[in-house]
Amino acid sequence: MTAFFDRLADRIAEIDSIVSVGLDPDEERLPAAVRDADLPRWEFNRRIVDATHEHAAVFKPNAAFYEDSDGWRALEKTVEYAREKGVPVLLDAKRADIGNTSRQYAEVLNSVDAITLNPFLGRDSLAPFLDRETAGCFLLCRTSNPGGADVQELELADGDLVYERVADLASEWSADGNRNVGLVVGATTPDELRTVRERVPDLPFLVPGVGAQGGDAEAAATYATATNGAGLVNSTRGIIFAGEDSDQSYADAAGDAAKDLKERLNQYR
Ligand SMILES: O=C(O)c1cc(=O)[nH]c(=O)n1[C@@H]1O[C@H](COP(=O)(O)O)[C@@H](O)[C@H]1O
Repeated sequence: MTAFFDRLADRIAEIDSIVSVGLDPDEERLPAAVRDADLPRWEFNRRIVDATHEHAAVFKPNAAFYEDSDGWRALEKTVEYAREKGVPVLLDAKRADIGNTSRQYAEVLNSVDAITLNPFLGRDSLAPFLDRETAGCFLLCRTSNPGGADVQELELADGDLVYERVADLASEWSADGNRNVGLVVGATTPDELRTVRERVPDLPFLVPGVGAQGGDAEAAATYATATNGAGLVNSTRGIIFAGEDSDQSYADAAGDAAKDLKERLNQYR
């Protein structure tokens, strides 16, 4: 199989979209139309995938929304269905642990195309993922949440900030290995996003934070893409729950929201 970032660059070129459609089916927000289904989260996702797949460079389910027995079944069906539609799946799991545990975690890459990882435990904790030549590995670098600066913007002895060092290390690990490492950099901090892009032009970014978190879509689209043509801007609630308080069906609203975001981002890239 071809390397993930090559496949991603091809898909982005083919559908002219860098949109990552997040699949976080919060049970409290599921519409009445799916609540009586055997697996409501799967039923919801199936219709969202049908409505948005032509605009989705990837689907990004966040594992947090599936961590119970019905959830695991719903996730498995969702992943299979998305891939049947030809859309790669980026599992947002923010994994990494000591060696034998990480080796176990990395087995999930037999079922999905790419994953998000937490670099806090260092290179050996990431190795079981990075060693997979055909997988995409996005390391948290500068996250979109309000406390993202607490640790990530601490200053190191040489004046660099922690998130800048993470970007440098990721670049090194990618170049020394399978060139399969990207970074997660939020759209809520556009200056930092630009800083990281200038620092590591070769690493694809996953940029979350547009839509519900109010991040900067122009900066996201401007800086997401690496020299190899791969890069993603994610929106989750802004797409999958676009139909709340609207006259449209939730699937139609999601389809329109994904298309609108695609077109908006395309103005800037
Ligand atoms: O790794 C991520 O995807 C991620 C990193 C980050 O810094 N901020 C962030 O929001 N995310 C994820 O991206 C999604 C954002 O969802 P919305 O805010 O609804 O678009 C959630 O699944 C978050 O967990």
